[in-house]
This record gives sequence, C-alpha cells and structure tokens, in this order.
Amino acid sequence: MAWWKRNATQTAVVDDQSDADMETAAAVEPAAVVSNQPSVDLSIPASGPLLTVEAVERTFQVGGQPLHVLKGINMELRQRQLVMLRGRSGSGKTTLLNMIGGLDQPTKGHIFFQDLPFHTMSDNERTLVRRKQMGFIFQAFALMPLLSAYENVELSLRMAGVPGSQWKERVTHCLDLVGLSKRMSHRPFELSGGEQQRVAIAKSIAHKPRLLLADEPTAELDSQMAAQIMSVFQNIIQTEQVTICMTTHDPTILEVADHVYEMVDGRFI
Ligand SMILES: Nc1ncnc2c1ncn2[C@@H]1O[C@H](COP(=O)(O)OP(=O)(O)OP(=O)(O)O)[C@@H](O)[C@H]1O
Repeated sequence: MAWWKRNATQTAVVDDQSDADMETAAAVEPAAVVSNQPSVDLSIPASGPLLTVEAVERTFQVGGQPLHVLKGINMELRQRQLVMLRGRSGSGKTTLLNMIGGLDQPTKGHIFFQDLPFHTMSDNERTLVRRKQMGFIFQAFALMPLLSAYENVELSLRMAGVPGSQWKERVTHCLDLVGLSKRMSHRPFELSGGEQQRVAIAKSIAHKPRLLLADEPTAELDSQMAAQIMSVFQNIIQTEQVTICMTTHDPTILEVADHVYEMVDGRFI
C-alpha cells in the first residue's frame, strides 16, 4: 500500500492541534521540501502529450526479495483528457500514480512530463514541478479539519506562492466551480462526504495545475455523489484546461473517461 494510503482510515475531524499540525506538514510537503529552487523550465506547449510513460518498471525489495509491481507500462496523458486507471486491489495503480506525480521514480523506463525527464530529475526538481503544475486529491493532501472550506483552498494558494492579492478571487472562483459557494465558511466536519471531496477538488486546482491526479476520489461516496464528482471533473477539464488521471474500482463511472487503462498484475491489458 502506498505511503499516503496508510492514513486512509483517519477520521477527518481532529480536535488536537498537534494532529492538525502533522496534517499541515503533509499537506504542505512540496513547499517545505524545496529550499534551493532549481531552474526548471515549467512552460508547457499547448499541444502534444502532457505526460508520457515508456516501458516503466518498479521493483520493491521486500524481505530481501524483489517484488515486481510494475512490469513494463506504456501510456500517455493527452491534454484536457480524463484518464482512468482501473484494476483490482494490489494491481499497481497507486504505484503508477506515484510515478506519474513524480513522488517516486521507476526502477527502469522513462517518464516525461512534457519534455521534463522525471526518471532522471532530482527530488527537488520534481517537487518544484509538482508544486507548480500538479494537483493531488490524495488522502495525504486531505483537508485541514480546523479550517473552513475557504481557508483550505486559500492554503493551497499560499503554499504554491501565489500572491495574496489573487487569493480571494481565485478561492471564490474554485469553490463556485465545484458548486460550494454557499458552503465556504463550513469546516470539513460540517460538510457531507461529497462536499468534502468537492472542497478537495477546489483545493487541488486552485493554483492552476496542468495535471490533476486523484487516487480513488469516489471510493467513499454513494453513486449519486460519485456522479457529481465526475461531473465536476468534466467541468474543470473544460474550464480550467486541466488533464485528470485517476484510479478507480468503480465500473459505473468508466463511461465518462476519455481513456481507461485496465491494469492486471502490473501490466495493462
Ligand atoms: N513501498 C512499497 N514497498 C513494498 N511494496 C509495495 C510498496 N508500495 C506498494 N507495494 C506493493 O505493490 C503492490 C501494488 O500496490 P498498489 O498500492 O500500487 O496497488 P493498487 O492497485 O493501488 O491497490 P489498491 O486498489 O488496493 O489501492 C502491492 O502488493 C503493494 O503491497
């Protein structure tokens, strides 16, 4: 199981500031890690694939034995697409999402975010790209329980280094996009699961990333809420010009995808 999934069962509500501080640390990881910002050209051409995965393998050492989790993955994320990774538990979806997000590197193979070679770049360089160009809807980047919806979205702008003069307009716009204009002052525990997920979406797109990665964003939701989330995704692809790559177990939402990659035991079929 990926590192951010280990907290998946944590309740969203904490009443202890130290817990909140720990969550803050997780949520702001990109800014905290980059001390000396390397010079990486982050400009992205308007056409061509946003991300290319070539013959990627990932092997972990478990108890002194190699565990081959990804066994030769080739894929492409084109701009403004909704792409889904589908597969049984343990098939390697999250491991691949880690690679795509630059959180981990392949044992073999290449990953290019536009022209940037993630497979050879340093942690700091990938962190910088991640911070500017990517949004995450993962448990480890979850909502801060003591902050309102508005403050949660504002936090991600603050961490991305967006000037304060732009925060109000952008926060309001993003919460409006996900249909939560009337819930801005609510804290997570005062929102439904679907509403919390929509705040997480607003938070993940606030800094205008090119790529949004979501690890089972509908897993905890009923079918109606899941459909709402997919509708929000389709909307932001158009309005925010973002590409979305998400994992799912849910066969009922596959029809809205532009492309579905089916993973079995570390390979696409
Ligand atoms: N850091 C790691 N060290 C060792 N093994 C790992 C590591 N990360 C993942 N694995 C193993 O890789 C396999 C694939 O895990 P992964 O989390 O990618 O699957 P998944 O398809 O996302 O599953 P799920 O749908 O349950 O989240 C699992 O057997 C897991 O135990």
